[in-house]
Amino acid sequence: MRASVIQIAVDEGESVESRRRRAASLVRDQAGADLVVLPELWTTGAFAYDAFGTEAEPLEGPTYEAMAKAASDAGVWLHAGSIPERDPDGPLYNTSLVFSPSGDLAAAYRKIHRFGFDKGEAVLMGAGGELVTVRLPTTTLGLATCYDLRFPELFRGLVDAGAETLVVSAGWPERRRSHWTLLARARAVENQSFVLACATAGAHAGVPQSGHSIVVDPWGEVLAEAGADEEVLTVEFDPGKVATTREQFPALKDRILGLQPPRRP
Ligand SMILES: NC(=O)CCC(=O)C(=O)O
Repeated sequence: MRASVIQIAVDEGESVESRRRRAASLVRDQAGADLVVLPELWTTGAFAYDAFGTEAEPLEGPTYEAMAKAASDAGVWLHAGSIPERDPDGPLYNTSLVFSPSGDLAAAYRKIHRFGFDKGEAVLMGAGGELVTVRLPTTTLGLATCYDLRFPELFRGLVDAGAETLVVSAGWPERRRSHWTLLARARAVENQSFVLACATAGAHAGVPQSGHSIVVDPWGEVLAEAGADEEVLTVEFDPGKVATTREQFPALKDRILGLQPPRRP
């Protein structure tokens, strides 16, 4: 399986429309890949909170249209990263879109864990409530977005639902880059799954972005890691390695569910 992880730069100097055109062109350039991945909120920037409201789109808005066409032009499965979605009957959501090679929407995932504690995304957007997996011909994707990476129970839920390749679309800050790579490897090892983690480059809203998109195999080995700048990371991997790892080192079978909290004396 060949995957292309597009670590696009999200800088304030470029308009949303220009970045949308550029992203579509980068996706088209990946014809021949099986799966292409874009990062979180790459139209606005994950930390450009002021732009969430002004740039929010309906699910089937301009980014959806551009990405559906790019997926079918390239003939690839496309995880198009996430958009600020305006739900006509509700709040904004941070919603990831996955398209099939014919350009049909295969899945939409509304980010469950919103970042910012008592400000930013955490107050501007609603929380998704459903885990999402997507069946591809050779693997099943489990979807997660950025801050979700810190919550191992979400990934365990995806594995229980059949995920073998965990895709994390992110806009992660440079300041916490060491957490990003560490957590991506941890999620791969503990879930005996591939992790494809796609971050943004550039800087917006005064927040330099981490870059360092990373692809990790089910044994925790780093198959590829980007630098800090815009880059397309291309990697070939054998999805069958998930089954062999889980057979040869069957730690997932030793889970003990329903552990009780300690009894108070
Ligand atoms: N966009 C995000 O979810 C940022 C997450 C982050 O900065 C962190 O977990 O650290």
